Parts: sequence; C-alpha cells; structure tokens
Amino acid sequence: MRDLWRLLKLFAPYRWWMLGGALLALLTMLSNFGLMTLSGWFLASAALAGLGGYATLNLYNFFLPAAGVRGFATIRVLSRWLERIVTHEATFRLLAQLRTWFYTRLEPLAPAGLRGLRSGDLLARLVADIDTLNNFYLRVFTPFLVAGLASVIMAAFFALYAWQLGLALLLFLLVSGLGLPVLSERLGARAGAEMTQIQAEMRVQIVDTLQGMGELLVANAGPRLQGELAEKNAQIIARQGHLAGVAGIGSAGMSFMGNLALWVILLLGIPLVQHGIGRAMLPMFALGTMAAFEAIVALPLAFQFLGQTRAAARRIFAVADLPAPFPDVAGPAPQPAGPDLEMRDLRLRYPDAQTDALRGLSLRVPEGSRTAILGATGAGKSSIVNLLLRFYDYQGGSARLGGVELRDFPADDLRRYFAVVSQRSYLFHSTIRDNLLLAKGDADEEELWAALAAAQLDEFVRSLPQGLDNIVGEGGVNLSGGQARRVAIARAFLKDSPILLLDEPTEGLDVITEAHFLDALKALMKGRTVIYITHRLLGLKDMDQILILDGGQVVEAGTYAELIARPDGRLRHFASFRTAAELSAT
Ligand SMILES: Nc1ncnc2c1ncn2[C@@H]1O[C@H](COP(=O)(O)OP(=O)(O)OP(=O)(O)O)[C@@H](O)[C@H]1O
Repeated sequence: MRDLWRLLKLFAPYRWWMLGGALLALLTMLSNFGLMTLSGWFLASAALAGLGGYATLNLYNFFLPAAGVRGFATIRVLSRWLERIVTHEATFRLLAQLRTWFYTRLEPLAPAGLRGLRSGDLLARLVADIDTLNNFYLRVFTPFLVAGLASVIMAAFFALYAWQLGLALLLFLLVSGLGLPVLSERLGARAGAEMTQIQAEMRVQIVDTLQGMGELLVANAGPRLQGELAEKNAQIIARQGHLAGVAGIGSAGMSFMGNLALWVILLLGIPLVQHGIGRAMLPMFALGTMAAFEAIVALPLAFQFLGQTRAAARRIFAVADLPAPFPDVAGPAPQPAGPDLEMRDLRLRYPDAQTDALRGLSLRVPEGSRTAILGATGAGKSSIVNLLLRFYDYQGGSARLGGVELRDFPADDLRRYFAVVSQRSYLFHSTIRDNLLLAKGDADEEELWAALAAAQLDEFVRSLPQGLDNIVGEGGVNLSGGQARRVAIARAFLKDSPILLLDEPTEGLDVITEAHFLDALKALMKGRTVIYITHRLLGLKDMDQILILDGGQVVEAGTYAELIARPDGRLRHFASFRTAAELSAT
C-alpha cells in the first residue's frame, strides 16, 4: 500500500482533475440509479392507476415523474460524456507526469547507476510498467471510489423506505464487490505473478535477440532461440487460460449475486408492502437493485489491476530509488578561467571492477592546444572521456577545467564545455533535423545548413527527397558510416563548445573516407581545445602533443617529431606496426 500512497502523492498536482472525473462517474452512476428506480415506480404506478379505472387515472399525476425520468436520462448522458472528457484529460496528464518524473529520476543515474539493469528490462519498466501505473487512475482509483460512495448512497436511499432493504442491499454490494474479487485475486494471484515475470523475461530476451540478430544468424542459433521463445509463449498462454477461467468464475459469481440480491430484496419487500409500503415501490426496489450492481461490476477488474499496479509501482520505484552513483552539485555554475584541462595523480575505478582503469594519470591540455592520446586497447583512453563528461566519478587525485575541480561543476553545466565526436555517436530514429537539433534546440534553418556545410554533408542532405526531414533510421542505418559521423560533426559545430573530444572518430572508416572525414574534423578543431583519442597515424603530425597511455598512466609524452625520433619509443614501434598492417590490408 505504501507504493500506491506514493503514487497518489506523485499525482497530487492533478488531484482536481482526478476527483472531477471520479465525481462525474459517480453522477453517471447515480443518475442511472435514479432513472431505473423512478422508472420502476412510475411504470408500476401507472399500471396500478390504469387498473383502478378512469377515476384513479385522473387523480394520477403523470407529468412530474415523466419529467424526472427525462431529467435523469439527460443527466446520465451528459455526465457520461463529460466524465469521458475529464478522465481522458486526467489520464494523459498523469501519463505525462509519470514519464517525465521517471525520466528525471533516471537521468542522473545513467550510465554508472544503471549498470545492473539490462536494456530490455529498463525498456519494460519505461513503457509497460508506466502504462500499467497509468491504469491506476481509470481502472483502480475511480472504480473503488465510485463503487464505495455509490453503494452507501443507494443503500441509504433504500433505507429511507425500510432499513432492512438498505442493509440487505449494502451487504450484497459489500460481499459481491469485495468478497468475489478478493476470491478471484487469490485464485489468480500466482498465475498473474508468474505471467508478469515470464513476460518480463521474454521482453528482455527479445530485445537481446534483436540486438544480436546478426551474430545469431551467423551462429545458426535462430532455431534454438525460437524454441525458447515458443516455450515461454506456451507458459504465458497456460497462465492466460487459468486467468480467463478465474475471470469467468468471477463474472458468473457477480451475475449470480445480482440475481440473488434481487430475489432477497423482493422477498423482504413483499411483507413490507403488506404492512403499508406502496405497491409501486416493489418494482422500484427491484430495478434499483439491478442498477446498484452496476456500481460494482468494475471491481473484479479493479482488483486485478490493483495487483498489477502494485507490482509495476514496486518495479518503477525500485529503479527511481537507486542511489545516484555520485552526488551532483547544485547551485550556481563555477566560472573556469578558460578551457584548459589538468589532471594530477588521477585514479578512476569502475563500480564492481577489481582494478583501477586510470592509476595516477597526470596530463595537461592547455587552452586552444591539440592533444592526441594513443595507447593499446584497455589502456584507459575512453575512461578519460567518461571522466570528463562526469559519467563516472574519480576516486583520487584531481581533475580541473580552467582551475575548477570537475566535481564542483553541476554535471549538466560541465557538459556544456564539451562536444564529442566518437565512433559510437548515436543517431536517433528520427529526421536529420531532429538529430541536429539535439545539439542546439533553437537552431534555425540557416544554422543547420551552415553546420551541415561545415561537416561537408550539405550536398548529400540536399540530394535526399525530404532533405533535412529525411529519417535516418534506427542508429542511423539509412546513412553510411562516414555520413553518420558527419552528422555528429555537424552536431558538434552547432553545440559550439570550447573543448572537442574525439574518441576514435575515424575507427571503422576506410582510408579514403577517413582522409576526407579528417578534413571536416580539421575545420571543427579550429579555435578549440582538442583531445583526440586514436589508434591511427593520420592527423598525429598536426597535434601539439601526443600522450601515450599504458595501464591507466601516461608513459610517454611529446610532439610527433620528438616521439618518433626515439629509437625504442612506443610511437615508433606503433607506427611500424600500423604501417605494416595498413600496407598488408591494401
Ligand atoms: N563502463 C565500464 N565499466 C567497467 N569497466 C570498464 C568500463 N569501461 C572500461 N572499463 C575497463 O577499464 C579499462 C580501460 O578501458 P578504456 O575503455 O578506457 O580503454 P581504451 O584505452 O579506451 O580501450 P579501447 O582502445 O579498446 O577503446 C579496461 O580494463 C576496461 O575493461
């Protein structure tokens, strides 16, 4: 229940929308009850008046009850219409509120704090669990509130005429509205929980399978995975069958109780008629009982959703409550003296790792200079980028931007100083325009084209049927590797940050594309402080310094000319290997 209470608190800004929708639903329910009871009484009275002959007919006032019936019917239609509008509006607002709230909780966690979660699991929580929570208002909160209030009001109405009838109706509504759903929930709880679990596992497996589709095809592992998925599917179908059976028992039970209530009310009512209650009252109670049951028919489903909502709330809050991997500072942004970087004796260890990725790293990158970082796989090059962007915290030493410790910047503010072009620069499944606007949301058409021109991609984009509005496909599949990276360059132009981080930007490109690509990069480097992480030789001569990393430390530093001149130097060694490898590849 604590989770549901927390959910309600989260929805507090929209409480008037929620209450408004629920009260309109109550009005619909009560006007239906009014319509049925008044119609029952009216028809019976009219019939009795007819039986009494002409004299009684003249005494009988038809007009007032007929107007009442019309009034109730009109109110029922209008309130239902308004209820739909208000509850839908409330639902959309709550959904938006939930998604933004969850995203704001998730953002500070990424990437370090989300390491334990698989992407399929996260996706399920983001999409399916949030949707389930969204059911809370429409399928749990409103039905319970309406059923509770309507039952009391309807039973009180019966009790005005005879307390026995009011009590009987209330008891029937309580037993049917709470007892039957609780029984159904008990019967279906295990299957429901198992189904949620299997569905979650299946979602994780499907996302994983889709991501690794190429490998699976090559390894011919498709049939085995299909078999596993079919097995899970069969397990889900079996649970669905069980739940459908339970739902069937629930709705049959509800019908049975409704009819039983009708009989009991009639049996209680007949002696009351003999003791003075008007005869026309009996049909009124009968139809009223049938209408009263409409208030509780949604409860079995509400109970089912209650279970699902609690499970989804638990899962969502479990992620939202994950501790931030390191505290982010709030408050005014510090003012660094300039875009120069200095690291001293820096130590970085990834969470759960046994050893440090950076151990005692020291380097200095003066403002406006160009630094290349070389090193074997695992030497710690990308860890420097992770550290500068505050994706991970450092445990020892110091790292400063313009004299200010990185830890003293709010992370968002620090990231404004950096633009990144890497081999993994991600393109979203959207238009080229949207992918560019990511870097500068308010960029106008002219700025976008200027950035594309600087990245030497304008001609290509102009040649596309929809130009800037062409879809790039998931991860940029509709673009070549070189084009996708030029979009990343254009983004960096738009962002216009003083420091440029290039993390193996030409990796995977052929030699000619690489040379052209470097031309576009050179334009981007102009006037900026540059850190260029690479496995390639191209472009190294233009660097002011080259740092060679090994085991998370700088082991050699100097200009290209200095380092290549060292007979036993690593650059020389690397260059001979690289040239041999590049030659043998041609
Ligand atoms: N997100 C991470 N979580 C845990 N360990 C990591 C993570 N990223 C890197 N490491 C580890 O930290 C060490 C340094 O990795 P890093 O990616 O910085 O090396 P690199 O020099 O960039 O290598 P490459 O040239 O292959 O990209 C490696 O041992 C690696 O396994």
